[in-house]
Amino acid sequence: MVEPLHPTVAEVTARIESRSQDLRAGYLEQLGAARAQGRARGRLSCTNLAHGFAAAGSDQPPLAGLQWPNLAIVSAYNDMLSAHQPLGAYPELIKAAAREVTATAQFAGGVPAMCDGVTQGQPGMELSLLSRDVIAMATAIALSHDMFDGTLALGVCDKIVPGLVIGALSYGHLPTVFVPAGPMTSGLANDEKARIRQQFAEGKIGRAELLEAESRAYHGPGTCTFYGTANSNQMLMEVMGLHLPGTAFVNPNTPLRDALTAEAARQCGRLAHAAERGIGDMLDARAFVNAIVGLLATGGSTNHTLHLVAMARAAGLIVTWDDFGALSAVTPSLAKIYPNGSADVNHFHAAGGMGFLMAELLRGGLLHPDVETVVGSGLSAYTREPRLAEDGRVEWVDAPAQSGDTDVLRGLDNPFAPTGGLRVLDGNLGRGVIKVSAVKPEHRVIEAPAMVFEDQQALIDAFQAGRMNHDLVAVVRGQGPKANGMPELHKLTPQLGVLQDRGFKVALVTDGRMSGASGKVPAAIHVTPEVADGGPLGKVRDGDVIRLDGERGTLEAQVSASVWAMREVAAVPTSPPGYGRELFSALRAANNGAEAGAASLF
Ligand SMILES: O=C(O)[C@H](O)[C@@H](O)[C@H](O)[C@H](O)COP(=O)(O)O
Ligand code: SF4
Repeated sequence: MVEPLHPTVAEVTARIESRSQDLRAGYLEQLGAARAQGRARGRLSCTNLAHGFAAAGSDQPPLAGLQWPNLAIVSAYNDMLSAHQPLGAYPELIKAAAREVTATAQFAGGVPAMCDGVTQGQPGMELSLLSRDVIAMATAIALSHDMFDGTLALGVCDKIVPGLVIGALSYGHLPTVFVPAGPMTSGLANDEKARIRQQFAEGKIGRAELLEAESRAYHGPGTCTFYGTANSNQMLMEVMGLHLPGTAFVNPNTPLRDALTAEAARQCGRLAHAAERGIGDMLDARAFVNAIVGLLATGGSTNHTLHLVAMARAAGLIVTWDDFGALSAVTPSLAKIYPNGSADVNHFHAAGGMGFLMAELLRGGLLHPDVETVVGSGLSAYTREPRLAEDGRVEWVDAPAQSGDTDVLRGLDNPFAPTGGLRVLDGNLGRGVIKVSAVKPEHRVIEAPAMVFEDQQALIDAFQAGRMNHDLVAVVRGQGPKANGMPELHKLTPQLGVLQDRGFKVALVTDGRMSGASGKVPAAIHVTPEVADGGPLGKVRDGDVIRLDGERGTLEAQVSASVWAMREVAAVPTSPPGYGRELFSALRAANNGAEAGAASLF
């Protein structure tokens, strides 16, 4: 029996629609005007058009005419991200498949893709969040040739899918289908990887053993198998109807994966022929509420308290952290994937994956069922999963009605927790977020003296000097978007995890970010206003008692109001030149802050 739409889901949707009314109306007007201009190529001069198909070979005749729609391939391929390396082979597969539905496809442009695993703890991480907006701009540049009637977006990882969505929404009248590569096969278990890292942090093993373990964890093409931001993106693309159903977690370089890529191209061609609606029409308030529910039900990455807000803004919608908080209170936790548990996304997929999850959320009235998707109206198609048919194409079958492993994936009748494990924090240190789904209950409320650090290395040095063997709240500040680009501080997880395992009460408070793969240590992150904007985190001094209450959602420095009022906000060093950081000073200066999506575009 399917429950009626949950009242909180309806209420949050209504308040997003209400506060966004004028912005959304203006955005839809822009889409209507673009659509009214007809087939893109028809607006070009003969000279423009000839330039556009000069190198198109046998596709020149259909491109010279206007009967066949032309699809833009916007790709984040590179060899650096294991998740994107398989994308290199996709364009030729896509072009051939498009022709089967009398459409052409051209590689319209590449977008940059940073690997947060390579840059974690390194200076390059200071470009990572800012790269999301650069990816959005690069997507618009690719589409600006005005040769296209549909978009195929090839990308998976952290900032790439959000950037591609934001960029595609600037051409929101075009149908857009996302095409992933899928997760690498399972290697060293994620919790074993984390245990070995803590041994290295304590000096119990050397670099050779650590590298050997890491190489067994990250061993081949495909997305890393923990449930971080990249795999949260994959889940979101299904819930938002931007993927073909069940495509998220099919491994790369398999016949089914290639069949799905070809079918995505054909489906985009069909949508371009119909020219009825684009990604901007599809991604309405309901789609974003569904996305937040999917994130909460699966314990997804905290980075989406930034990215989903920025993505929604690109569609003319204003989403707030309080919307996340309200939905978290009514969304049960149905999946336990590392760092929320020990399983990885391959286990999740095998246990029933997205098809089972969507069926449960729809049955509970937790998703708007009647949204538009790239395979038509309604989400019921997403309760099915792809199989390779006899003819080598894709067929869809019902997902299992029961979870294949209730340690990884559960139904509404026995959730891991009654709520979604994301809390909004408020108090005299500002506002922030905390993901408690990966934090044991006994560690969710921490009251301890502050140790203040201006950068990650200072904390690592203090740990190695043995100065942290006590209860503490590590305040790592000056890590906001305007200061140094808001890096992830995930590199601190092993040290803080060792202190927690030694029995100390430990928490992290920062205006920076953590990785979607961060977990067991309670972390109040995205604290806003950031210190570089005069945020109160800049008033904290060593020894101040700080209380982080992840259950009640409070973040307080227990300092008298009179002393607090007298304190100056500490100055924070800004990003030094080098690593290209100096090229991003305008983006940092224009950043609109964590709660508004930490974007420099709007
Ligand atoms: O938000 C995320 O999911 C992270 O940015 C992730 O993409 C990053 O790669 C982590 O650093 C991987 O985890 P390890 O660094 O622990 O391998
Ligand atoms: S999941 Fe993270 S570490 Fe893995 S390829 Fe993507 S960005 Fe790199």
